Amino acid sequence: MGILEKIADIELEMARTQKNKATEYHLGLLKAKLAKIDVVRSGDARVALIGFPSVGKSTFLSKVTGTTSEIYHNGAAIQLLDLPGIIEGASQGKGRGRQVIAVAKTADLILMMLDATKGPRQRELLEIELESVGIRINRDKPNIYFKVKKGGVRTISVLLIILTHRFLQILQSYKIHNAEVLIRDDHTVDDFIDVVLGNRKYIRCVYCYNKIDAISLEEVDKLARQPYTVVISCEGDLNMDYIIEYLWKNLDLIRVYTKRRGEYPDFEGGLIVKSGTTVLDVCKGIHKSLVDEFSYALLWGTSTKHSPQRVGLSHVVDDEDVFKSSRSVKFQ
Ligand SMILES: Nc1nc2c(ncn2[C@@H]2O[C@H](COP(=O)(O)OP(=O)(O)OP(=O)(O)O)[C@@H](O)[C@H]2O)c(=O)[nH]1
Repeated sequence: MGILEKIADIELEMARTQKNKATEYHLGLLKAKLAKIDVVRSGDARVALIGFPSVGKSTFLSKVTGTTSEIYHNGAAIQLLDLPGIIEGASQGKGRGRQVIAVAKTADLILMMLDATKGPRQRELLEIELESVGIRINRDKPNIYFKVKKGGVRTISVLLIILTHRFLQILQSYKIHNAEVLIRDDHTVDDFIDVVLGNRKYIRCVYCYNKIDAISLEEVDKLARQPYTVVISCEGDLNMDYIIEYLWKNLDLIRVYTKRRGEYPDFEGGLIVKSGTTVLDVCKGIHKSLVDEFSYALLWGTSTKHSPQRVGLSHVVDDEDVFKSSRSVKFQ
């Protein structure tokens, strides 16, 4: 069942349910269900494709994916979630767009497809829509520690008093009188509100301008110089390999190969993990029992000083490292 059908089903059930005290709870559950329409996750990473109607999303999908909605690159399967064309004002509830955009919250990366022949307005509108469902694109998570506590408001801050005072006012406006706050970097009031409200998602967004065959070289050049931007033409087959490579780079994934004693590493299989992953996560990814019986791991690759090197669970692996774990022998 597609996303739109799922949403329509729940909305129909809500419309059929009478509103009264007895059905309040059921309606609440339906609303919550609507808010986080679930799409089955597959592959090693998920990319949400968003854009206005007719920008070329279907054409793009048919070019880069096969019968499944996955792109295969560097041994990884990347799930491409095609969200129905978003219309202006979606976050205000128009055309079920709000639920559609909220699905993008579950993605590891957002691919915003734009029509190169149209002006900058389409991009601004989509950014507003994403912002309104709590998605923060191409921004780091604020370096703020925040915890509601018993006792008085205790702020540990290295910022100017005047700024701290503003943050205190925000806490009061949310009726939070007891909290522990640690602001590590220079942050805006908006950043602080995001942290207080929680449930914000910080996601990388790649801007993809399609139909560059229909604009001048000067215009293409101008678009291509913007950050996190790739210019393509689905119909003219321009930059189609590059966009996939660019997505891979921005997903920040790495491959780790495994090796058995006395055998060559398995360069066909291997594990796809987020960069910054530790040996502990690699073990978990292979089999849970590996962690319980872990003694040490041998690593060959760029993350070690010499190859192989004995490493512990907290060691951070690099792309294309070869991994072999050693289990501890248990004596009864
Ligand atoms: N000139 C040009 N036209 C393109 C290109 N890619 C797609 N189109 C045209 O743009 C129109 C819309 O393409 P679709 O792929 O259907 O767009 P969509 O975003 O899936 O549209 P919805 O399903 O309405 O959301 C079609 O007429 C395509 O032929 C391109 O690279 N260059």
